[in-house]
Order: sequence, then C-alpha cells, then structure tokens
Amino acid sequence: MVAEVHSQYDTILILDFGSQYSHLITRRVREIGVYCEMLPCTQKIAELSFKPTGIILSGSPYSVYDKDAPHVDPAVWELGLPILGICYGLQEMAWTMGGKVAPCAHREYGHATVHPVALPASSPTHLGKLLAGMGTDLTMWMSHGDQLSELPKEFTALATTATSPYSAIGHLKKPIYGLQFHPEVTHSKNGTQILKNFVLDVCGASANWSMSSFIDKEIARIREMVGPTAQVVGAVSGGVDSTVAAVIMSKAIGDRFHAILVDNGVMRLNECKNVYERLRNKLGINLTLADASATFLGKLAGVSEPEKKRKIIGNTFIDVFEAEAERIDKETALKGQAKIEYLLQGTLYPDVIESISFKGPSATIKTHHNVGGLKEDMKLKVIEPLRELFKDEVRALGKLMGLDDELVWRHPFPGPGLAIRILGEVTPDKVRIVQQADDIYISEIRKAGLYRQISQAYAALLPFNSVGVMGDQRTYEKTICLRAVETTDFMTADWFQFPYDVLKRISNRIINEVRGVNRVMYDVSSKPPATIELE
Ligand SMILES: Nc1ncnc2c1ncn2[C@@H]1O[C@H](COP(=O)(O)OP(=O)(O)OP(=O)(O)O)[C@@H](O)[C@H]1O
Ligand SMILES: O=c1[nH]c(=O)c2[nH+]cn([C@@H]3O[C@H](COP(=O)(O)O)[C@@H](O)[C@H]3O)c2[nH]1
Ligand SMILES: NC(=O)CC[C@H](N)C(=O)O
Ligand SMILES: [Mg+2]
Repeated sequence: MVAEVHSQYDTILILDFGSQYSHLITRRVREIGVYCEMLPCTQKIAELSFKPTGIILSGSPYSVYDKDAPHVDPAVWELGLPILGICYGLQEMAWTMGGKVAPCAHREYGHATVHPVALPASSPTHLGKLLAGMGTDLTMWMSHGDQLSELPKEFTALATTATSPYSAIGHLKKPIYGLQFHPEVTHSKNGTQILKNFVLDVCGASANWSMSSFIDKEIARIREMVGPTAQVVGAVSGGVDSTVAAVIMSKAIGDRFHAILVDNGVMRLNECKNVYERLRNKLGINLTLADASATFLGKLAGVSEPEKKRKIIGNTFIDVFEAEAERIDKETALKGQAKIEYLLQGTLYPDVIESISFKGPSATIKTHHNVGGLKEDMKLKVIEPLRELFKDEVRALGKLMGLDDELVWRHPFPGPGLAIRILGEVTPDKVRIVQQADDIYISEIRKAGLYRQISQAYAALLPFNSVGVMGDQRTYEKTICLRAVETTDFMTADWFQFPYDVLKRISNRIINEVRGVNRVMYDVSSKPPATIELE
C-alpha cells in the first residue's frame, strides 16, 4: 500500500462554490501548517477518498435562493465534523437549516467593522472558540449583496456589524459556524487568527505540514510506489518546477530516473548548455539533452499564426519525447534492466485546482503547451510529486534541497519558448536576434538588482521594420519589444516601472550590439487586457 498524503497529515477539506478567493483559503490553512485540499462543492461525500478533519465552505458568485445555485451534498451536515461557512458558505448553511437569506438593503463591499458578541458565561464552550482572542472591533473585508435575515433554529449570533445582526453565527450544540466576511483575504486584519482558531482549536488538526517533512515523506512514497526495479522518465526544462521534481526523483531512485531536456531550437541564449551543466554536473541528475532544434525549426518554417505555432511545438515535443523514451527503454532492456513504467510530471496545485474548480465554461485565450500529453498506447503511469504544492512552496522546497538562488528564483519560461516571442514567422536569424537581445536585457536587469522584484521579463521581436539612422546611413531594421511584469499568480499582472536609466542602458546596448535591430520599445500594458506573452 502506498502511504498516501492523507494518512500522514490531518486534512481540512475546502468545498469550493466558485468564489475568486477560494484558493486563498487553501493558502492560509497551509500557512498555518495544516494540510488541506479544495474540491468542488458538488463532491459526493460517499465518494471522498479520505476522512477530513474539518470542512470549510467557500464564498460564491451565486445567491443560495437562485434556481441554479450550487448546494453541498446534504451528507456533509451528518458527518459530525466541524464546519466553517464563509460568506456564501454561511448563507448555504443557514438557508439549508431553515434560516432566511435575501438581498439586503445595505450591501457590504470592502472594509467593515465587525463586533464579536459578548457570550453569556453559561454558553456552550465551543461557541467561544472561533473568535477567541480577537478583541471587540475587528477590521474585516466583505463582499456580499445577500444577508441572513433570520437565524435557523439552534443557531446564535457570534458577531454583528452596523448593518447586519448576523456577521458571524454558531450552532448551539455542534461545532458549526458561519462568517459573513472573508477572513482569508489579506485586507481582513487578523483574519488568519480566526482560521487558526477553527483549524487548530475547533478541528484539533495537527500543524505538521512543512516542506522538510514533505521531502522525506515524498521520497519514501516514491520509492514505495516505483518499487525496486522500475524506471521513470520525465521531461525537464530547467524551470523551477520540473527541476525540483527531478531532484526529488533522483534522490528517491537515482539513475533509474531518466530526465530529458529537449532543445527545441527556440530556447534562450546558451540555455540548453547551462541547464545541462547545472542539472547533470551540479545536481547529479541523469539527464539527456535531445537536440531536436532542426526538426522544430523545420516544422515552424513559414508558419506565422500563433495557435498553429503553439500546436506544432506541442505535438513535436511529444514526438521527440516519445522517441527518447523508447530509445532509453531499449538501452536499459539491453542492460537487463526493467522497463520504464512511470512518467514524471511537474504539475502544481494551481493546475489541479484549475481543472477541478467549480466554474462555468470559460473561453480559451491561448493553448498552453507542455510536454506530457503522451499517446494512450505508451501506458505510462504518471508521478506528480508537486501536485499538492503552490509555486512558492516549490521554491521553498528547492531552497531546502540546496538548489542555488538563481534556479529557485528563475522567471518562468513557456514551453513554446522564443517562438511565441517572435511575432509572425520564426527563422534562425530571428531566433538569434531575440536570444541576443533577451540576454542583454536580463543581464542588465540582474546588474541593476531588479531580477527578484520582477516576476517575469523577456525581449520579443516585433514583425515589422522601421527606418533609423546609424553612422550617417539610413537603416530599415527590426524592433525589439521589452516586457517586464509584476504578478503573484500570473493570472493578472501589471507592467514593471523601470528606473529610466536602466531602460536607457538596455536600449543602448541592444541597438549597438544586436545586428539587425534599430529600435527598442517597452510594453506598458497590464494583464488584462493584454496577456503576459505576446502570442
Ligand atoms: N525544453 C524542454 N525540454 C523538456 N521539457 C520541457 C521543456 N519545456 C517544457 N518542458 C516540460 O513542460 C513542463 C511545463 O513547463 P513550464 O514552463 O510550465 O514549467 P517549468 O519549466 O518546469 O517551470 P517554470 O514554470 O518555472 O518555467 C515542464 O515542467 C517540463 O516537464
Ligand atoms: O509552459 C507554458 N506553456 C505555454 O504554452 C505558455 N504560454 C504562456 N505561458 C506562461 O504562462 C504565464 C501567463 O502567460 P499569458 O498571460 O501569456 O497567458 C506566463 O508566465 C507565460 O510565460 C506558458 N507556459
Ligand atoms: N462572496 C460571497 O460569497 C457572496 C455570496 C452571495 N453571492 C452574496 O452576494 O451575498
Ligand atoms: Mg518553463
């Protein structure tokens, strides 16, 4: 039996009704040191693969009384577990148990002062636990247009605001509570204390979720799962996610793990060489560099439509990766070793949340391409050591495992590489121009000490020429577009406000040093409406 994460950590279950803050609840609970998972609110309790220690119900864009509003499996209320409803979660709990929820005259958005109710000494002790130690005037953040106007039977008010008598409520007999405000957002002062009170005191969960315990347990789990002979293959880009996953894998099974770095011809200047050097020689990862640059560039020739370029790269990645896996399989079979049975993937928790969140249909903005979507007949089982972690947890893990800062704090680099930063057709000469410009840009950013402040920066090549004058001669050459953004989750982003002298130095160097460029522009668009990449 594989030791599952749930047998090692108490798990708080977060049921997501589609609020934009649902993942923040997950973040806060993890920060408290308690493991938690988010599942859609439609999760059937009977089909749950683990027994939670407590349950949190998130907010939602719906109103509970809407005809198509989502509701939890009624079995949730019968589990006898502590439950905390936040915003819609409170409304769902109260509405289900016979209370009244309706649109309110005084909608509350943004800051509000919440007053905990002084409970009589005779109150059941569990009622006082949620807001214990919080003081009398709490600064909390609200976002609701509906309000509880009548308490369900057996509930009592735990806090009020100037316009609402039921800002927090509790069940008189069971550890069931509701909050009309959002303790999970950073604008709610000491909101984390309330979550802590719930998770640690009410649920009694142990706070043993930490990155160092995670490494040991994950290595043991992988060894047990893979067994003594099977081999594992994985695509590794040198990005922080796949590198951390590869280091864990190497520590677990050594050279039975075969990492493959694909040179797709649209990597940054010297990137493959540097990544190979670092991963193979410094980190001791059994890494093969598959040079498929000619194949990729050949297939990209003459193609300028962004989605077509992305699809070609995604499909070619899979072909190259499969051919490599087959080659390794044959070689290791010759040496009498067992077959490749597993595929390593660097999936993170946001990817998992993305695929399970409770939400309506959303439009495809662009097709993201990674390696991994292998053909059915490969029949490899997937190992995802990071699927429970957020990006900053992966960075902390990388640091704990001794990866250098440069690797841990590397800006993300997309699978399709420079191909989506060369607008229009990709040619070897355009790749050279972007590589050189990007290298100057990033090294000047580092020199100015700004690399860590910026979340992602890159140079792109615009698809037109313009007139310039260099050495008294007319030029008609290419334009480099510089982009730098600040963001925490890459879903929204703002452009970075460079000191002018840094921009000036960068522009000067690019025009002087990169043949074929006579103009440099800086992109001052936020996301939305723009995206981070240009294609
Ligand atoms: N050139 C490449 N060679 C091999 N695998 C690659 C390459 N580019 C991307 N991949 C695979 O695609 C996955 C997703 O890429 P993605 O850029 O999202 O993550 P990453 O490179 O690991 O980290 P980061 O987001 O920090 O760049 C990688 O984890 C890796 O498995
Ligand atoms: O692995 C990847 N494969 C892709 O196809 C891809 N497209 C965009 N990105 C990265 O995703 C983040 C958001 O980018 P956008 O605002 O352009 O969608 C940014 O960090 C982008 O670099 C990709 N990563
Ligand atoms: N943030 C929320 O959960 C809002 C719940 C509900 N839609 C309201 O407006 O009251
Ligand atoms: Mg990457």
